[in-house]
Amino acid sequence: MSVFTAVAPETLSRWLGHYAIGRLVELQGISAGVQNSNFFVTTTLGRYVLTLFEAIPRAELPYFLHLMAHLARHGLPVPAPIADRDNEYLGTLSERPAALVMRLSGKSEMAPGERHCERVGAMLAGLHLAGLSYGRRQENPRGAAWRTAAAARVRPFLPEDEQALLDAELAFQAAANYGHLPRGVIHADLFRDNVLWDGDFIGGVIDFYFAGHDALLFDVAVTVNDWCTTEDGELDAQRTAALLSAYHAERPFTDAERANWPAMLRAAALRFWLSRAEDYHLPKPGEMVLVKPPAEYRDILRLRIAGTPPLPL
Ligand SMILES: Nc1ncnc2c1ncn2[C@@H]1O[C@H](COP(=O)(O)OP(=O)(O)O)[C@@H](O)[C@H]1O
Ligand SMILES: N[C@@H](CCOP(=O)(O)O)C(=O)O
Repeated sequence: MSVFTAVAPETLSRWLGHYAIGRLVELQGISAGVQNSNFFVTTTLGRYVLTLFEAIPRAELPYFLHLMAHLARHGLPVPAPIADRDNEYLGTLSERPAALVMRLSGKSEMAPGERHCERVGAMLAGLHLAGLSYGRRQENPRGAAWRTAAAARVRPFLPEDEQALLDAELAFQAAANYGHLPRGVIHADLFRDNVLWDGDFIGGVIDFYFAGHDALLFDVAVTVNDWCTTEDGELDAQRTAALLSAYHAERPFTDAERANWPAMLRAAALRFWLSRAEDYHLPKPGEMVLVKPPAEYRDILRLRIAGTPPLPL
């Protein structure tokens, strides 16, 4: 359940007085999600999502909110944040930083086919292209430096064979040359549960709170590792080809990206093995995070090390 902080309807009604979106009709906690408290809010003027930020430092939040506004302005189905009467996106509610965004339509598809993967590939490329003109900059919070630091934190909790896997992968990633890859704004967590489908169309891309500046190919690898992986952790050839071809049609891959693809799939797998292992072994006191199984991404990493098809283009 992802309502870590309760909000009383009377408190919200008063808070909505800072906005121009009418009066509260309904407030409903949202059970999905792992890191923030989320609520569906219906007012006399529309449907919104209220997020109370439980962990991200307040100073980092404007980057995410302005990014969502930027992408929405570029025509992508990203929830536009709602400005209050002082023209601010970020407020305070129940002693937490809080923001309202537009509620988008659709629901997640947890068993995607080729068609879904094709649309997601095209959407990701559109997001990367629109992100090029975003003026703010914040590094990927789960980038290379974070991965090294997180590995040191979780290593003591791992059995010997996993420590060996981790050490070898860190050495491999440290030797990789990602210097010439195109960089820009990445979503960095474009998993199946962060895309809402409205029939065959993407009605919404949500959860930008891991976004940042990094190699665009890292984002592609994160997305492929989730959308195109079968239950046994292998890449499904058709879904992978569908996603990558659709992406490539909008933003063609460079030679450097082609050369680094297998290594980047490993970096992306490592990132989620580490974050899940850290949430599992080192839960932060007072922070309620729903833990997803670390073993899933440990095994995906092992499989990507064993072999990866090249970019099929
Ligand atoms: N703008 C939105 N429009 C519609 N539904 C949303 C929106 N934002 C979040 N949701 C719903 O809330 C759930 C949790 O949101 P998410 O951003 O994944 O939470 P968390 O940040 O805690 O991981 C999503 O699975 C989705 O059902
Ligand atoms: N996608 C990550 C966890 C982040 O969860 P989200 O609900 O915020 O997308 C994982 O699978 O480990």
